[in-house]
Amino acid sequence: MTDITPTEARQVLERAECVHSAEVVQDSLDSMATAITERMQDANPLVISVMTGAIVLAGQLLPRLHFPLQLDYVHATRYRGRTKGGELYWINRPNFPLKGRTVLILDDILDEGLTLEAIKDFCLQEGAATVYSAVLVRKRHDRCVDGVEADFTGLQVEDRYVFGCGMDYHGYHRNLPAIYAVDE
Ligand SMILES: O=P(O)(O)OC[C@H]1O[C@H](OP(=O)(O)OP(=O)(O)O)[C@H](O)[C@@H]1O
Ligand SMILES: Nc1nc2[nH]cnc2c(=O)[nH]1
Repeated sequence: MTDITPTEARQVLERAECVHSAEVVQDSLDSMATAITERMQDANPLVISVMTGAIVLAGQLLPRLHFPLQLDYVHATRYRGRTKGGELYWINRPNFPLKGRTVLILDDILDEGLTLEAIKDFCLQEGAATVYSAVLVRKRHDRCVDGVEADFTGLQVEDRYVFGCGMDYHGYHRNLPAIYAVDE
């Protein structure tokens, strides 16, 4: 990860454009929770949060789901604090057995799709019966891996590097309640 200082992080935020306000994010979480509940309330899902970025989505979405589920996490990264993605690097695989389970993968953003594709493939190889995915943000462009799409999407963003709501800029700004696009 390329280090930047807190002062530089502040400057990036000051120049950035807010693309979705905190209120819009909260409304999108309500809509996602309604859609997920309709589809999954009787599925006894194992929810798998993709660390680190999904931590805010998981923390805000799960209390909106009022049905039995279990929670696990994977830690996998292909950006590693940079703004361009590389190979997927696994730090932690799920702890629960996946055989026969209905899985719901949670992630902050679906961009080129390689992360979601790899984690979904892993779950299926481990014997998951069905794998759904929910992302807070879907980036609009034509570089996404063919056939990769989230089952539940909160918001769309243009093809710009975004941060906030779990998404980082050089490790900073995951804690922001709104979504910002870097001014480049
Ligand atoms: O669709 P893709 O192009 O594969 O990108 C999406 C992934 O990129 C981010 O993770 P990152 O590797 O930055 O790790 P992080 O969760 O620690 O931020 C994000 O959390 C997704 O998991
Ligand atoms: N923070 C952040 N992580 C990403 N991973 C893939 N695309 C993005 C992005 O636009 N922002």
